[in-house]
Amino acid sequence: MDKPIIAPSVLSADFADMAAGLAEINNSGAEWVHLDVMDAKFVPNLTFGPKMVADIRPHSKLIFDAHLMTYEPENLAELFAEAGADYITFHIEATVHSHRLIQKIHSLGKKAGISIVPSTPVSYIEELLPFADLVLVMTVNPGYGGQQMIPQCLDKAERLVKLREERNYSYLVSVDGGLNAETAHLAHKAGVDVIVAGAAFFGAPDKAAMVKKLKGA
Ligand SMILES: O=C(CO)[C@H](O)[C@H](O)COP(=O)(O)O
Repeated sequence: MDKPIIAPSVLSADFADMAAGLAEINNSGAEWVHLDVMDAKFVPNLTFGPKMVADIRPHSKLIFDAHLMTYEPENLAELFAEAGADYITFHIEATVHSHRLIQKIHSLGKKAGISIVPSTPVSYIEELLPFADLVLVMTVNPGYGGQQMIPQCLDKAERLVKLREERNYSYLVSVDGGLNAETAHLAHKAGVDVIVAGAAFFGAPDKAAMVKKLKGA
């Protein structure tokens, strides 16, 4: 199996110097940038909007995944598409017409990701799986970086990997929350494609070495 893609989460970057944080990601061997968009309603925290994404977009060639931890993500998809996100990932718990939203994201020329919080079962998104480009399994309750992983959530990631093989689907499986040098092996065992890491990445003195550890290299 290929090594997982690493997606450092900017939530743990210094918001006063996002360009420097992005440069650290660019130079680390990571392939994606994870952009944590929070609305202080769906999650108890508030971060940034599409302008921040548009402003940093020219400073990186990496894949941008905009993780919308917001209610009514259908009202934001176009803005983040215009800002330069490659994946627009929304929470199934935050919208009703999720199939329509996936169609909208695709019509904007972007990849569509579906995310589930720890209490949401895989069965809740089963009908959407044929249409998804990414499934982001939260391994903490969203809202803050630096939390401890809920390891039981990895079972859902493993199930999604198996479902993809059995049914010939094409989505990537990503895990987000509490991933670090000590817990990454659980994600490897589950067979995930993408590992999101915020506190572990930005807390590491040697970012490239941390990326290697997260990949299991
Ligand atoms: O979505 C998030 C929080 O809601 C973050 O991406 C996630 O928690 C990553 O942070 P860390 O690696 O520090 O746990």
